[in-house]
Amino acid sequence: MTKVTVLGAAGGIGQPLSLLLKMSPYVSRLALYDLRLAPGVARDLSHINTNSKCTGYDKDELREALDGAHIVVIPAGVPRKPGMTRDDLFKINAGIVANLVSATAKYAPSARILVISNPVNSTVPVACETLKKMGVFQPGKVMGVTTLDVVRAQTFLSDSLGADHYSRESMKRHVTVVGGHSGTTIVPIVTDPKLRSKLVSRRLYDSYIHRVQFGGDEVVEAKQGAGSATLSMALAGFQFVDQILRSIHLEKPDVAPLPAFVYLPGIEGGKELQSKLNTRAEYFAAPVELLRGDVVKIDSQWLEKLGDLEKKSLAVCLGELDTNIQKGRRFVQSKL
Ligand SMILES: NC(=O)C1=CN([C@@H]2O[C@H](COP(=O)(O)OP(=O)(O)OC[C@H]3O[C@@H](n4cnc5c(N)ncnc54)[C@H](O)[C@@H]3O)[C@@H](O)[C@H]2O)C=CC1
Ligand SMILES: O=C([O-])CC(=O)C(=O)O
Repeated sequence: MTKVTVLGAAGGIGQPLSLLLKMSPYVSRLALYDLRLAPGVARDLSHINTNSKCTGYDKDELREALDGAHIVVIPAGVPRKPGMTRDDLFKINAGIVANLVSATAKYAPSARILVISNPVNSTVPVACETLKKMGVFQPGKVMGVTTLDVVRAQTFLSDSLGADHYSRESMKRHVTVVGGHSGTTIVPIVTDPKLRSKLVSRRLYDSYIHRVQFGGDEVVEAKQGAGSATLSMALAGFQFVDQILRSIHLEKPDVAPLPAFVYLPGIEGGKELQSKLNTRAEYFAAPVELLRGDVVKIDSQWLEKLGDLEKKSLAVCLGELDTNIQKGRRFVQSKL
């Protein structure tokens, strides 16, 4: 019996993500909450002939939506328009995330909280600081979702090398993404040295890294003001939730461990990683080990496999990341 609640379920990401969750055999209750339209979306999904029960909740029914949830996914908030950075969304989305996370702590205290709302580099610190302030912070239960960067890193690697010889599917075990989730804080790591040297010898490495880092902008521009990535994000978000669900249900993951943006000092291997990176940034995305749906360990093996360009990208990432993190922390600390 596993209940998943989606907060922001009627939005561009929320709807397709809820559809994918309705198809999951690991979900028995699916609760959809939004300020508008969630009961309609839920009624629509409830006609699908899979076993889970799907219910929608209106604006004033947040408590009911969250009650007993094991996983809470948060894609609530505003998306970018052309010309905006993710950081431009902070003013609105930080408040939304803080409110939804504090309600989750009250009504679903043991839920894993998965933050999709941007800017992830700051909204995850907002979520964690909010929980710390309430005295209920459990570091292994709060995760920023950065899976879309991994999905893009795999797709674009295949595109760069030539999809005829290097299929997208075959890229799945050869690349991961660490750092944060915006621009130069996104650091793709090609873990297979043969593939990396192919990119370098063909002088494709810089353009590859750039495309992964700014893949979100590609979609924002192409949608011409109608929002940012929704369908690829729904798929990526689902892949991440699926890993948590499989872990809760003691099933093996079907993909390599995915990264998540987490609070390092609270997780095994986190402080070590911080010291190896020589950074004061307390939040970082790297592949995580799960136990019963919680993050129990952060991987730093990828550090030993870095090429020169990746080392350079990582240094740039760390310079920027902490500024984003401090912005999120200050937002919560400045509130009485
Ligand atoms: N982590 C990642 O990789 C990605 C993150 N995003 C972010 O996800 C967020 C959502 O994007 P879209 O779904 O495209 O936006 P959208 O505008 O289509 O949907 C957002 C939904 O959130 C709802 N909402 C707003 N405030 C709420 C509240 N207090 N409680 C409940 N629901 C609330 C809105 O009513 C709307 O239905 C944006 O911040 C976007 O930047 C987008 C793509 C990738
Ligand atoms: O670019 C955006 O604003 C949405 C996002 O995070 C992404 O597509 O990676």
